Amino acid sequence: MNNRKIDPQDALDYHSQGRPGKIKVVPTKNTKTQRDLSLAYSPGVAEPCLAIRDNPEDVYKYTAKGNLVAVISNGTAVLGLGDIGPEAGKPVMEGKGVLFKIFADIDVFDIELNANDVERFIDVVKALEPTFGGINLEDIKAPECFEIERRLKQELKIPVMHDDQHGTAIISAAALLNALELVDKKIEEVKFVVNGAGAAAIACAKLYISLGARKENILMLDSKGVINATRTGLDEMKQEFVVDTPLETLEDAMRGSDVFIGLSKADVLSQDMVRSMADRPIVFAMANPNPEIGYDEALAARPDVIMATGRSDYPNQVNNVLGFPFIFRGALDVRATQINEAMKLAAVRALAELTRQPVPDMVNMAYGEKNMTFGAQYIIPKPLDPRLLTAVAPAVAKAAMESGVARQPITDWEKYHQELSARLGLDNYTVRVLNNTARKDPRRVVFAEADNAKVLKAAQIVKDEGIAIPILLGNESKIRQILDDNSIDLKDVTIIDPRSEAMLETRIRYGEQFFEKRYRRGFNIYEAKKIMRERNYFGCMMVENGEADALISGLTRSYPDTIRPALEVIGLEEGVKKVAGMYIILRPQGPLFLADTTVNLNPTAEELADITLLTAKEVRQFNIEPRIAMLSYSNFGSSRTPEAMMVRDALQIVKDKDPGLIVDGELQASMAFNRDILKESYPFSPLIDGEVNTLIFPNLAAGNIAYNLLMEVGGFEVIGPVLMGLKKPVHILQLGSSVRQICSMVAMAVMDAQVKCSKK
Ligand SMILES: NC(=O)C1=CN([C@@H]2O[C@H](COP(=O)(O)OP(=O)(O)OC[C@H]3O[C@@H](n4cnc5c(N)ncnc54)[C@H](OP(=O)(O)O)[C@@H]3O)[C@@H](O)[C@H]2O)C=CC1
Ligand SMILES: CC(=O)C(=O)O
Ligand SMILES: [Mg+2]
Repeated sequence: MNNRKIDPQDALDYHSQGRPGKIKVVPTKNTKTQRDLSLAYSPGVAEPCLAIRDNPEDVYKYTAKGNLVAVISNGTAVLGLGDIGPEAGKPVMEGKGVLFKIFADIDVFDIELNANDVERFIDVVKALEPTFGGINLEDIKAPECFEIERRLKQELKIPVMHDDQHGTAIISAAALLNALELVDKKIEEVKFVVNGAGAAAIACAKLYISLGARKENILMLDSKGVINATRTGLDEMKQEFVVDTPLETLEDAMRGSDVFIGLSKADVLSQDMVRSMADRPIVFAMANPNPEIGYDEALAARPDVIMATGRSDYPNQVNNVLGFPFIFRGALDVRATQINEAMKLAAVRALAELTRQPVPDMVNMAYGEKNMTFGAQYIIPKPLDPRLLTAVAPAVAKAAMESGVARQPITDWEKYHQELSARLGLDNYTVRVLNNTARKDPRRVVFAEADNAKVLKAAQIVKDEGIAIPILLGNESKIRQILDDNSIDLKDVTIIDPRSEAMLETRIRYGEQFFEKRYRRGFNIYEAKKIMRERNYFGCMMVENGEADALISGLTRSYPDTIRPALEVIGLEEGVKKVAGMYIILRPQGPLFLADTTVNLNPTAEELADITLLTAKEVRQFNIEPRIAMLSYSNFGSSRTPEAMMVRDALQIVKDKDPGLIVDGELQASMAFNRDILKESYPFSPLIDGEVNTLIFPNLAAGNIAYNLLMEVGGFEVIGPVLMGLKKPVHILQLGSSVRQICSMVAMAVMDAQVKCSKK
């Protein structure tokens, strides 16, 4: 399991670096020409204005309203941090905006209000109704949140949901139903302790009651203890949960209880209290960012516990992120006037049911798991599961229609499913798959340029994230100085200086081995030993000897200088005649693999075929079926020039060697991405049945120019160059790569090592 620590400075840097904050506004229409601007603004803009005046419903047709949600807070109950005020709450609200976008393609304006007074808050939000398709109330403290939500639901015609109440209630209810099934207990019979009597706790308790829990079986506690009949001055909501009991403290309440629901604050539940629970207890410690009791502590106290927290770094994350994006997606898509009980219960059922379905490989990979299946460690789907959108949103939309609150019913459900799938942003998914695959079996990676602050920062991150075990090459005192100067915490890392006296014997051993490999290729024994002072040669020898699993280099050196030692020391994979380089372009609709971008100037047909097959193998490592376009300036024989014919010949060789591969060519890049035209003009092509995800270029100039343009002009994030065809993993960075790019390359190297190197 990963327990990744977050360095507070990293969190601050993440938010402050580049454009401050986490979100920006992006136009969705062309704005290039004067005409575009005349349409976007005056005079053209008057037309939609008049259309909406005549038919107010057209606001959904001509503006962003229908896909725009306001995340609104006054900062009075931010996570479990308390009343820290609207400005301090803004990073959380921006964060919610990010989650709405990446999980459900919903646009968000986060709005932080200086309004602690209930009436003022309600007035402001009511005045915002024309702008938004929905209102997500967030981190507003109890009891004010109840009145605010009640009134806004009553007075607005767009869906309003206080996420801390209902989002949390929905997700925890789904997890609870699943956990109860696993421990074979009935919701009607179990004894609950609900710690917290605020927004989230009250809503959870109410939803559990609507699912069958008995009110008299729920002991609720606030900061003053059990809400029993002796308590005075309770607000209306707490009064509903008064139980006639002599019990007063959490310790009293926990004894013999079946279910603990924590929506209060960190570290208030002790191991002894967990020990005092009934058989096979259920503990949902959901306070954020730190739970009422840690996951490991609870399990240590009671190995039979089913445990969940609100955190992403442990199994069973019960967090409202599993709900709000998908619930609002369904509500917006049928233009629901509210989010009612039927819609909430539909979301509960959809989530509970999804947990029992087989987990797709991509989700297992994204979490570094082999095979998650319904059980004590998997009682609720994972937030990165792309099926959440297609499971929860339609269930909510259907319930809205059936309960009569949908103003625009869906008629074609299959089409709706397709639209939902197309909305998913998969760009970060590739990075997650990469990191989590690496994390499953982290390997020793040699950093040949460890006297560089960026490299050291990357080494720290991959170490902390459990992606790799770094080995640093270079002068130790120089490296320690850079670590100190940059406050990089890499204390327990191995540092090796190939030039040091201590490494003399190793240098001699490596030198002799190298001489054996190269003695008829320009090296005498003296040169072979001397060259081992070079970090790239020394590092490659470590990998060759199994004393490390992969090498990363090239940030500060030219490509040929870095690739040469790898070729001379490690050499080519069996059956491969030449190495090649691949870039991965991270697009919202999924990764695009490009080759050869770095090595082969003008490949022959045989060489291009080899590049294609190497690339296909690499793409499959991502669990992605390659769909390959072999590019040229000609379409299927429309030009008979030698360059175009070379690609055709290469295609034939590829097909002979791997008949099952989905590949076609030669074709132009635009044709590869226009399936309708391809279908119309070349219906024979196997590429008409799905999106192309891999591009093979006819020569280095084309490949290299293409990836650079995509990166610089297209603005895409890229990973690469991934060196393909070496016997063991050596990966060469681009000059000046960012820390993020270095980390991705390290993960790539580890993934490569998992395939190519047996574990030592
Ligand atoms: N995992 C998830 O998805 C979610 C988690 N949460 C977490 O739940 C917690 C509460 O959030 P929310 O309901 O919005 O906040 P509220 O401010 O509305 O409620 C907080 C409640 O916790 C009670 N409380 C404080 N200290 C203790 C204590 N020592 N013992 C028992 N109760 C205590 C308060 O008591 P009193 O009434 O006496 O002040 C209050 O009832 C936060 O940590 C938040 O991060 C919230 C939403 C979603
Ligand atoms: C998750 C969330 O909304 C909270 O902790 O407040
Ligand atoms: Mg919240």
